[in-house]
Amino acid sequence: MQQQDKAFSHSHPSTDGANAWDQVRHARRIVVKVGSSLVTNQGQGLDAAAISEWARQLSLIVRGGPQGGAGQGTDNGQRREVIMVSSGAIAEGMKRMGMARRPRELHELQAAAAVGQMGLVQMYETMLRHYQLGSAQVLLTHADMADRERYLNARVTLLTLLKRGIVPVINENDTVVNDEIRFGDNDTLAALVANLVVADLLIILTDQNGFYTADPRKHPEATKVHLAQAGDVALEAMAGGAGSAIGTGGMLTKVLAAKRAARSGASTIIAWGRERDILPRLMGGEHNIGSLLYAPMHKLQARKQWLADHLQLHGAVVIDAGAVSKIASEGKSLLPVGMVAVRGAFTRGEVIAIEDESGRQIGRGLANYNDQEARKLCRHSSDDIEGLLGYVAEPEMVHRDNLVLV
Ligand SMILES: Nc1ncnc2c1ncn2[C@@H]1O[C@H](COP(=O)(O)OP(=O)(O)O)[C@@H](O)[C@H]1O
Ligand SMILES: N[C@@H](CCC(=O)OP(=O)(O)O)C(=O)O
Repeated sequence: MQQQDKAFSHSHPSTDGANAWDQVRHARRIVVKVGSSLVTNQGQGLDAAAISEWARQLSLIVRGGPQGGAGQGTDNGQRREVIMVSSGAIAEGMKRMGMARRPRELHELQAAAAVGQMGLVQMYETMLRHYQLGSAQVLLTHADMADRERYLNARVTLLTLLKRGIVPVINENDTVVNDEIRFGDNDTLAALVANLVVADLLIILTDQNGFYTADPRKHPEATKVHLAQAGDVALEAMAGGAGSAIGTGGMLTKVLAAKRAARSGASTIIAWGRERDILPRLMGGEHNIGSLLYAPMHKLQARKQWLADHLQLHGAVVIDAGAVSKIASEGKSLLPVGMVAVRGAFTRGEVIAIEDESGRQIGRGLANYNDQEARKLCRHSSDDIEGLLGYVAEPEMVHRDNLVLV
């Protein structure tokens, strides 16, 4: 079917994907996912050399360089923010617990993950520190993302870490869930994280050079799909299951992850994690490595769509003319100081309407505070939040990333 280095063309006009690689080069917030099949030594324990190598590459791209690339340069060597989503806990736990084969019982897998996670984060911490990068462990589940309040909590924590230049190292919280272990779904988790932080790019590193027209282990004639639109159903038919004993999701979870990441405007690259200098080369704009599944919608448009899907309004805040101009003309967040009244009952994380003083709806967004707290915050500076509520969730009532104008 498609040849390597040729655009995957039958269902997407090239104009859509024409500047997709250029957008990769300009990506500033990136989620990198490393799969079990890659992070382990033949499924037994972690591959320290590989993790050290990714740490080195992460340090290069975080500091803004495409040093391994063709010298094309990024925009002004600006820093990038990177989140690592890494599997490997079960494989490391199996080694530490002397299990020769992947256990069948879910509770055994969960126990192995709990043991192995210690080694996994320890290794990332050591390797990243060697390259002068701070790291943090974050364990999440799909359910955490579905719950609005936890969603906002996870989001603000991750953004705080990123702002401080720290690399969050995320895995599933395998102790409390088992669906993910069964379906091997760190790919979905990585996409959910990309949605959560509104990433520009998701890079899924795996044990194949990219996404092929069929599983290359079973179909040697398969060719690499160089460029395709995320969400194209044709991709799902080409994706097979995991080819190795240690990997779980195979390519289907990866193309579905790309589709999900695209919902918040992030494109996805699927590439071989052991390719020399893979991360700086991708960020340097090299086109011939990996498969790019580009997001058809830009971030802003995607965000509007996302909020449109969550339109059930739970209340409203009324804002003054100054705040209307800040959010409507300048694209700023809504701060408590601009709020004059609050209507209805809502909790943190629910969608509220934002109205001007004549009752006209200006926008909608996710509330950072519940209605009772919001009432206390009206007309106050963000510096007063702690005094008024006894804590500060966020300085804004609605962050601009979670706000759309109507
Ligand atoms: N269309 C495809 N293109 C490439 N690889 C495929 C495809 N379909 C299935 N695979 C298989 O998916 C495997 C990668 O998935 P998996 O083992 O779950 O990796 P990871 O642990 O990185 O998530 C590959 O080794 C390959 O055998
Ligand atoms: N959270 C578990 C399972 C991860 C997982 O689903 O693996 P994969 O889809 O192969 O990246 C672990 O760290 O081993």
